[in-house]
Amino acid sequence: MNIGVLALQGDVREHLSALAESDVLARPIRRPEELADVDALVIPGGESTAISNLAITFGLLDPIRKRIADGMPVYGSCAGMIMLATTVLDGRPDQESFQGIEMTVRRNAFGRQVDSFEADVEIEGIEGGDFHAVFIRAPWVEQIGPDVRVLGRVASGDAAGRIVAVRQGNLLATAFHPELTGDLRVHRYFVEMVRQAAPAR
Ligand SMILES: NC(=O)CC[C@H](N)C(=O)O
Repeated sequence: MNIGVLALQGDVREHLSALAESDVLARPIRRPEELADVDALVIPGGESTAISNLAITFGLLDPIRKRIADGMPVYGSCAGMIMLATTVLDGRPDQESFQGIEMTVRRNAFGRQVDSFEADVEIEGIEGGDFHAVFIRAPWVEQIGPDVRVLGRVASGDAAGRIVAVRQGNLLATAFHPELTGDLRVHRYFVEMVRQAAPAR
């Protein structure tokens, strides 16, 4: 199984380690030729405006859009969730996305004064259910299309009920960063998605 981590900006190394701990040797992707060699992609957390700019500069925007349209499994965390959304609120006017999951996300949605926080998230379909999640200037999901399944919501507090994990077909996104907490359940869930989508080659 060949999984790539989009390595333009953000916490690439943490995703590579989380995948390695999930028994998958993943590789960093910076060029269209490297993208062509992988069965699946992880888009890290970081800064979606920077990832968008660099994806355009490195000639990756259209190739990634095309692979997504062709069914490649992709997991995006935080900025990666924003990059997967069809509509981004509070984005930069020139910000582009990979147009994957039919959803509207709001950048920095939890409030500027709350730069980062931790909260429990109830996750559907991930063994054990509850997830202790780290949010860093995170987005939330404001609207979803008919084919999008809500996998997780904030369990309590001011933001209780906010959608922070979704899946549409082979695309998975979380507003939080499991790659920073050592909890491998989301990565393992994604690896299983990839396994089911792409027979070994
Ligand atoms: N931790 C993150 O990935 C933050 C996302 C960032 N606020 C953005 O808009 O891209």
